[in-house]
Amino acid sequence: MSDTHPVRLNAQVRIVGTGLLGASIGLALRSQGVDVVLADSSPSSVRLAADLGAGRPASATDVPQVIVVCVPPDVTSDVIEAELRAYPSAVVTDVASVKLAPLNQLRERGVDITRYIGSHPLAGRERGGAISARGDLFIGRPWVVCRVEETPPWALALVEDLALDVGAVPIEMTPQAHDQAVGLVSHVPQIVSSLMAKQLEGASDDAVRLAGQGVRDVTRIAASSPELWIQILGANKDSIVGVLENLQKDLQNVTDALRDVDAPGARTIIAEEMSAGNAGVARLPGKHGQNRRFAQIVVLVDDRPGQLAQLLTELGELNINVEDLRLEHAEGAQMGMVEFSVIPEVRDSLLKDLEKRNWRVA
Ligand SMILES: NC(=O)C1=CN([C@@H]2O[C@H](COP(=O)(O)OP(=O)(O)OC[C@H]3O[C@@H](n4cnc5c(N)ncnc54)[C@H](O)[C@@H]3O)[C@@H](O)[C@H]2O)C=CC1
Ligand SMILES: O=C(O)C(=O)Cc1ccc(O)cc1
Repeated sequence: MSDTHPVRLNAQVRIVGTGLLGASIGLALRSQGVDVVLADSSPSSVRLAADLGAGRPASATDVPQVIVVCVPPDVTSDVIEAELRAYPSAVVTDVASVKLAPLNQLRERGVDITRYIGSHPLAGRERGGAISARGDLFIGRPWVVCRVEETPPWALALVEDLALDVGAVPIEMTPQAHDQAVGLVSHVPQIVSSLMAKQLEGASDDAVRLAGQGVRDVTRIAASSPELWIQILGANKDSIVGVLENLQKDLQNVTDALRDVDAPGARTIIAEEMSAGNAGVARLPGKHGQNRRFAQIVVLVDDRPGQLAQLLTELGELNINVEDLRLEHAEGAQMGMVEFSVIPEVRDSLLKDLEKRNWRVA
């Protein structure tokens, strides 16, 4: 990667908080040859992150130019303040999932924030800790950078370089716009996912055995840590409550309509709610940020070595660009299901070609 994209940060980076985010940033920077030093209130967390290759333990002789604070939201502003004081020539950023609360806390304490720029990579995993870290976590993901009026351009450039060096796409936003946006696209979806998963808690084994991809998609992030999320949700309540109230109204509409589904207009209400959902999901950017939906094709493959490679080779021979791909195993069957996306224009001819080549298309 560094052959085509030379590293931008030619400086030492200090990471404070070596859990999922901190260790992932360390791994990504180390893979680019950046000098990374690691600190955490838990010494074993530093040792684990260093063992995994995310950097070396911090020492008294370090001279970091950029400091990335990757600690839980509740303690983020305290750590930023301490780092600004301890390293008077470094630029400090943080990756907390909320941006207004830490900034306001620093301002209230009268901290000079010229060298502080909040940021937030929109990339994560359900499980925390360095053990879950991945160096490729940020590739192609948005990384919001929140400049404020105090921010000098050179400091902004350093934080954007950090984002670019780990493969992310920097996006400038105000802290207010950021918190409003993530309330809708990250924080409320987390609540919806958790609450749907909660409904499964008392379900029978027979019911959960039937679970398919739909319920798995909706509940994937329900495995996230309650300790982290209580902090995020509490710090962004003003953006979240309005979306939850809208959702509540829509749920009530559908519940009332279903309760008396033969009443005049009831089916229309349900259809309108569902088609508003179609319109909403179409707003999500697809691959490369395009707003284009792809056609999905599912091919059944025998569960033996080489089958997936054979399918991909043949798609290459047919000059098909695979936009996305997912492999699932059918429960109890010696068979895999390969679901992939292609541009809609090639779908019909591809289905015919695959059948001609004896692939089983679902
Ligand atoms: N988990 C996710 O998917 C994402 C999390 N974030 C944000 O990243 C930050 C870190 O989250 P994770 O890496 O998931 O958490 P984590 O729990 O994996 O790691 C946090 C680390 O911070 C350390 N720590 C706690 N208090 C500290 C202090 N006062 N001084 C030094 N170290 C301290 C802990 O020992 C731990 O190693 C949070 O602010 C979160 O909002 C941002 C994007 C995604
Ligand atoms: O897994 C996902 O889809 C996420 O949304 C993870 C995530 C969690 C918290 C953040 O602040 C950013 C991203």
